[in-house]
Amino acid sequence: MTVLDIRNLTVEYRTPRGPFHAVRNVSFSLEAGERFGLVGESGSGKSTTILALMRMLRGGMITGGELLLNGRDLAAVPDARYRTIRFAEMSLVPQGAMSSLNPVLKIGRQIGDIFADHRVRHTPEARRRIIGDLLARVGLAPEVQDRFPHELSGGMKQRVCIAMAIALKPSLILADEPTSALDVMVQKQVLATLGRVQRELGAAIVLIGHDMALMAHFVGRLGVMYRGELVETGPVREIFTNPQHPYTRMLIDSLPSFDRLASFRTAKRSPVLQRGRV
Ligand SMILES: Nc1ncnc2c1ncn2[C@@H]1O[C@H](COP(=O)(O)OP(=O)(O)OP(=O)(O)O)[C@@H](O)[C@H]1O
Repeated sequence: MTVLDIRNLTVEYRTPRGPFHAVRNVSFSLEAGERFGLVGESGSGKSTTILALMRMLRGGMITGGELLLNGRDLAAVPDARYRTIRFAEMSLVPQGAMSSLNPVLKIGRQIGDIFADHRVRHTPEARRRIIGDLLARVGLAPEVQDRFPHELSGGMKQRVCIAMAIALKPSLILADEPTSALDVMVQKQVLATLGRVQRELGAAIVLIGHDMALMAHFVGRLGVMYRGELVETGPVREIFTNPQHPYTRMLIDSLPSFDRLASFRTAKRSPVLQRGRV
């Protein structure tokens, strides 16, 4: 079943020098449970693409194309109803947990607000248990709900964001460089957690990143963005063995040879990974 179908998405930002096309004619689709990676240099339009989907563009607007989520045309959804789609049907794991968590509210309250916003009713005891279970699923102690964000490490905060993203069991998770602010070991652990919960949920995921090696281990299919356009898409193995666009070749060539080999081997050996379900 097709979860997401983006057709010819075009996004413009208003700038003092006139409209700027940050995304032009981008098309790709995702099946249920699939993992798709969007790579590209800084400013190539990766974040703009998923912010457009979430209807969270600041200073920008969609000027062309269609966005279909589970077969529904998102353009037809009024702003007021869009709130019910976020978290319930698609959710965003943001780049910096720091800026997305409210510093003055305890973690439990912030997760609880998602249920409250979507009118999911629980007794206080049930809600505490459900939030505790959710935290446990992302590798955190249930008691983390009684803490404030500043009492948690960067990795823990990012895990909280993952817990929030899966709270209402969406069919699509959008993750914008969810681990870029973390050190390498924590990065791998948090990404592994994201992968596990995504698989358990059967949700499709769009992972944004610029680390080709990390991406190759996580996703089944890659899309390469360059100056607002999606210049190449395909299974990881194909992209690595037969890159078509000069920018893709450059991305692969810039990997240390060990990473290149390891990425290629993983993609080659694992038929499961090629289907994006690891
Ligand atoms: N609010 C805005 N107003 C004007 N231009 C913007 C705005 N937000 C982004 N842009 C421009 O749109 C282009 C695409 O930005 P975007 O953040 O989508 O890129 P990205 O590929 O996600 O980059 P990064 O990897 O650095 O996050 C860039 O040239 C950026 O400067």
